[in-house]
Amino acid sequence: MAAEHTERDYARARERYAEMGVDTEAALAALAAIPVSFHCWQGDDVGGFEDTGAALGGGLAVTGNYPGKARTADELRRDADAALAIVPGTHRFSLHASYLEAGRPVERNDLRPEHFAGWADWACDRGLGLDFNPTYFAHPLAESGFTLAHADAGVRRFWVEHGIACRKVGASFGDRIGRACVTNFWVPDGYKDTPADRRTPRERLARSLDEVFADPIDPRLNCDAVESKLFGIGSESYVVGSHEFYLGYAIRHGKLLCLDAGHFHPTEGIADKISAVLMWLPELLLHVSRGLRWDSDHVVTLTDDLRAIAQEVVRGEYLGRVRFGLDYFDASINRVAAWVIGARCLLKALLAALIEPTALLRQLELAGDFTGRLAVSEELKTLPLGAVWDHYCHTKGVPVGRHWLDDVRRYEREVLANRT
Ligand SMILES: C[C@H](O)[C@H](O)[C@@H](O)C(=O)CO
Ligand SMILES: [Mn+2]
Repeated sequence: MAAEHTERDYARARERYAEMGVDTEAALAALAAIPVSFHCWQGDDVGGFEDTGAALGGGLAVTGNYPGKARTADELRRDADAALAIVPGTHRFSLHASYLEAGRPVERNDLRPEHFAGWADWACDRGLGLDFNPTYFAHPLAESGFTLAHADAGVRRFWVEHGIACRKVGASFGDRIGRACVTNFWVPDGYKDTPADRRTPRERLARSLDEVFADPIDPRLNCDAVESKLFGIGSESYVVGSHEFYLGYAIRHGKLLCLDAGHFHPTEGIADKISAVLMWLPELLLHVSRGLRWDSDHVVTLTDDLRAIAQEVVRGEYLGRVRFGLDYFDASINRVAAWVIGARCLLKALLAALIEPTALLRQLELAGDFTGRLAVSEELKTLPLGAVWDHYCHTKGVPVGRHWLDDVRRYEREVLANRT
């Protein structure tokens, strides 16, 4: 769309929102300050660069075989650059421990910051924040489906050492970049069928986590998060690190809780949990994902669920206490486009929440006018959000509307197509 049309449409939209007391300029300034953490694993189907040949495991599954997958860290960084260039704002990048660049095999309990120096240089050059994730899958010592809650003390010790090493890598990112890294702990541990003992593995997991977190780290460098899950492939009956387990652990030990939108019962959203959990915890990490019938990790789209998450964060004035990370992996479509679609949808959902006349809705609610609350909520859905979003993209120098796809198609022709 021609720039003058974008700006003409925005001028009209701005007036319509102003009539309801909404300052779209203030909303856009707030949106520009929200970083989204792009997940490295969308770029290569959670493959990583250890080259051990180990199966993904951990109950994770990536389907599809779209050509052009990144095969090296350089390729992955280039792909991420291509995606970040067409998403407005300044963002973060979330690395898994298996994305190291060591040039030789390094055991997971022996990881050190220098193995991630290429990533830190890249992030520094671009002003990106970095987040980190220990990798508790795709490894011979995770094949049983148990890691930090394993019954064998030696296996548990190995994974504890992995966690300790990862927190140090996280802290090195925070130090180098000047913004704290969030190191998020997710372990797959669980049983396919009904366990005889649900208690002991949970006690082992708690003990292992205590050992991982025993050394305090300056929160200006690294903050730890713990991520729950209801079930996975092969852990349908029991996951040791359930929601209740980690909610309690996070509250008692001052950790961030990570709520993954795909980690609950299929009809259970995470939006309602945000204000409840933030009663007791200072901060939350959200893994923005889209489960379809199960934790299928579909690319995030502008669903009611996503809009509800953004509304809850904005309405509750939690923007300073909630971090957003993308978490999905789709190998059936262009992987760069998958990043862009999810990130742009999340930002659109946040913008929709930021330009909502919340005061008006609250007034109706307080007056007991639930008819009015419902009627106005529905009318708001067709206000010109798109015109405000297009203006935002235009002012941030990224393509407006569907034209970002032209850039991705060009990148596919010029770069991805050559990866045979
Ligand atoms: C690859 C990640 O660690 C993973 O997606 C995790 O965050 C998760 O959600 C596992 O289901
Ligand atoms: Mn997740």
